[in-house]
Amino acid sequence: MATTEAAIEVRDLTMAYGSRVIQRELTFNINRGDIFIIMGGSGCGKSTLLRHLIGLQPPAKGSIHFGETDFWNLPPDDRQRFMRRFGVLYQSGALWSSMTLAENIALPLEEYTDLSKAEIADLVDLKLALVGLAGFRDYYPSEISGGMKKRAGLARAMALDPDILFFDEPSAGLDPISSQLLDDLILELRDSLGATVVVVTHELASIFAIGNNCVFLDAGTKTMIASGDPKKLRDESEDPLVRRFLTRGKEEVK
Ligand SMILES: Nc1ncnc2c1ncn2[C@@H]1O[C@H](COP(=O)(O)OP(=O)(O)OP(=O)(O)O)[C@@H](O)[C@H]1O
Repeated sequence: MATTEAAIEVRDLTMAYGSRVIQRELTFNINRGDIFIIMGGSGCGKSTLLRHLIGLQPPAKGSIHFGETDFWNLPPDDRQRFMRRFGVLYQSGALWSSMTLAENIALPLEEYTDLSKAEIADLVDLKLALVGLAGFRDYYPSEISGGMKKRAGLARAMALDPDILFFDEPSAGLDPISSQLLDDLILELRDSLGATVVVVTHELASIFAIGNNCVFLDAGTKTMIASGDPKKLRDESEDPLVRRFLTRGKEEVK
């Protein structure tokens, strides 16, 4: 809860493409061990915020701290190195189709570590087992289901033992059962690895199943209009937009 140490501190963040401001003055904390949801309507800037957090787009104004580190003030090389602590799962899973699952997961280990081939093979098997894909090391992405692809992407995102896992719309394109399995896996990994998890999603079932903290971005006002525990916001938020989003219009807006 509020007493936990912040893993990420976002302060006065303004995000823009050229002169076009997308969101301004975002200020919130993501605590260690949170499953933190970035939510809001279409086009409000969720993916843009994620890009700022993972080092792909610099702030127009404001700062992002990871612990004591002022991320966007690091020299570019240091920032690149710092980014190895992040595991990112993109919407598509982003696996190389010409490589087996094992080869996909080995890739970051070959690039960023000095481990031997045998050590890498062991780690790959461990990561595949963690996501419930033991025995699938020699399969190609085209030979497995959408849910399995996401899990393989997750195994790859975890290859370098990240402190923070980022997910962009993890349930996109999944049926409800696969989506729920992925949610269960995210919870399990957070608990067993003690990772901090940041998720862009508008799947209500996921938001309530896994999220304990969130920020709600509004495209109209171009700023955050709520933050905190999504269940609490659903039940107690004074803001009709937030309540309507979190009840999917089932509740009348007063
Ligand atoms: N590379 C870009 N250049 C200029 N404008 C962009 C760029 N990427 C996104 N935008 C604009 O920024 C705004 C926010 O986009 P973003 O993709 O972050 O929203 P989102 O909340 O993730 O949307 P969705 O839920 O529809 O995926 C949109 O108006 C979009 O058109």
